[in-house]
Amino acid sequence: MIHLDSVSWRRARKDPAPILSRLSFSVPQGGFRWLLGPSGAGKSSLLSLLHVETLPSAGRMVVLGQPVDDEQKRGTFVMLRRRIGMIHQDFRLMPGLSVADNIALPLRLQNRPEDEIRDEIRAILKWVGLGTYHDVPVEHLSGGEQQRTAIARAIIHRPGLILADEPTNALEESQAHRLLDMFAELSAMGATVIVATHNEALVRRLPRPALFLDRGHLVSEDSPLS
Ligand SMILES: Nc1ncnc2c1ncn2[C@@H]1O[C@H](COP(=O)(O)OP(=O)(O)OP(=O)(O)O)[C@@H](O)[C@H]1O
Repeated sequence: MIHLDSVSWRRARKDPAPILSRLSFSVPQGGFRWLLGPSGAGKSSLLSLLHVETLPSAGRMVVLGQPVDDEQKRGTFVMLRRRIGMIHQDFRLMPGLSVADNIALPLRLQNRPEDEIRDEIRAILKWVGLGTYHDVPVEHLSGGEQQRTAIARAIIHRPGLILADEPTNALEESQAHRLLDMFAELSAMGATVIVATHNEALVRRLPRPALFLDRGHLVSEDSPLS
């Protein structure tokens, strides 16, 4: 569950205007929301806030049932982030590590047994079409392959919240559709999913409620494409 009550966020305390202004909305556990809006509207900033990379400057925010404010211990946020799968626009893979070792990171943070990790990795690599890329260093991958590695890493530990920032922009159409079907399935299985995109065709393919941002304000909670 996600709940924001009049949340604002400034990049720096002295900034004259907030990047996100007085956002109020809720998403129930298992809910799916598109996150739409023009370039610079604040979509990536909102996803970073929901990923608890930064704290609200004002207002009240609850992520996966956990209040996120400066009264909580830092360790609380580290644990909370481990329950979130984030797909960044720039992938943020760990250079110097193989595809498999990148994808294994969330499971190793959970101290899962290595034989279990091996099986999970094999299954997900096959699913994202990277079955033969197990040992390939991530810096040798194409953009689409890097994006699929980032997607696999974000979902392998079955997080309660999945945040995706333009997760299909490096993918071919058929792969993008497959990814979308998987997000719908994960949400039906109980994960909350929020996907920022400019891809209107994708939104039409999966009609779900949308959060529409404009210049840091939430201007609509309905799908403008439905
Ligand atoms: N590193 C930064 N330093 C200063 N301002 C930034 C930085 N990153 C983003 N901004 C500003 O924050 C605002 C929101 O940007 P954000 O990236 O969240 O928008 P967005 O909706 O995700 O855009 P896009 O669709 O182009 O990815 C914009 O005005 C942008 O110029």
